[in-house]
Amino acid sequence: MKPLELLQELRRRDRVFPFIDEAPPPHPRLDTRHGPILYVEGITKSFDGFKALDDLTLYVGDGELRCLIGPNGAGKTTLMDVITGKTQPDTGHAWFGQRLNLLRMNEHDIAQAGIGRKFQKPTVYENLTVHENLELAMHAHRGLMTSLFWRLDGEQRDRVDEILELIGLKEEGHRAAGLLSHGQKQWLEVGSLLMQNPRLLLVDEPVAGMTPAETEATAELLVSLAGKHSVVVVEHDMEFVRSIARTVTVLHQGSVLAEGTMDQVQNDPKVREVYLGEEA
Ligand SMILES: Nc1ncnc2c1ncn2[C@@H]1O[C@H](COP(=O)(O)OP(=O)(O)OP(=O)(O)O)[C@@H](O)[C@H]1O
Repeated sequence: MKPLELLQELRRRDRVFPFIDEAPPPHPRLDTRHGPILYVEGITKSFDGFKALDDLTLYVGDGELRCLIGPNGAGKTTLMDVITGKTQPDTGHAWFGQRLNLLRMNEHDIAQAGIGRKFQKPTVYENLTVHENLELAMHAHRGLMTSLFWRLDGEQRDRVDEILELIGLKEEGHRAAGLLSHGQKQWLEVGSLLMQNPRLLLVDEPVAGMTPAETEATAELLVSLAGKHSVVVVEHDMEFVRSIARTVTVLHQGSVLAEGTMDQVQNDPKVREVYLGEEA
């Protein structure tokens, strides 16, 4: 690195964690001693010259429930794609804890390391029961047929029951997943992710298409996951975000526009201008 570049690099004020430039140790394990579970620094991703992410820096604390909002095209999905290894950025760093360099891992390894992603559209096995869906998720790495004939031990049965209770589907365990309501399918999918015990859950628009009662139950579920898991929720429904959010990050044109409590970001003139077209 040339002396000028080195000086510029050292002067970056958004660079808080110096270990980010270090090579990973030979046997990386998730390490959150410094607090954050997710470090995203200076990420840029262009598509045909258009910057979907533009020098984006974001940290998520271990056990935190973070909401990510922003107008259409702000870069939310692209950010999730980078974190989960679906998209390789042009520049920047992305670390899971302080030892796992996400940009050197593929999608499968990232999932194995403990990052689970829930897409907007629920993808459950409609012809299997709720219980079987969760069993399958527990043995996902074994393949469909092996998983279906795999006998659960007592501890694993307890785990399925625990998740059924958590996602509010205890009474539905023996129903075909295809018969569940839209909201219940979403919870089942969250439950399937939880069977793999992820440390970080990325959840895309969880309440789209839900009834008010389902939305409320989803808020309770996500809030109850925080602490044990870290959760990043991408959502357009502001009322829902307000009901669950501790810290909200607002993305705009591929960068962080504002971060703080819901009140802080809603009263931020920059945010108001972007959302409401108001003069700052
Ligand atoms: N594969 C791609 N090729 C070209 N452009 C892309 C690609 N993926 C994303 N973009 C563009 O990057 C920008 C950011 O898109 P992204 O989907 O990340 O935004 P978003 O915040 O998730 O939006 P929404 O809330 O509508 O889902 C958009 O202008 C989009 O058109």
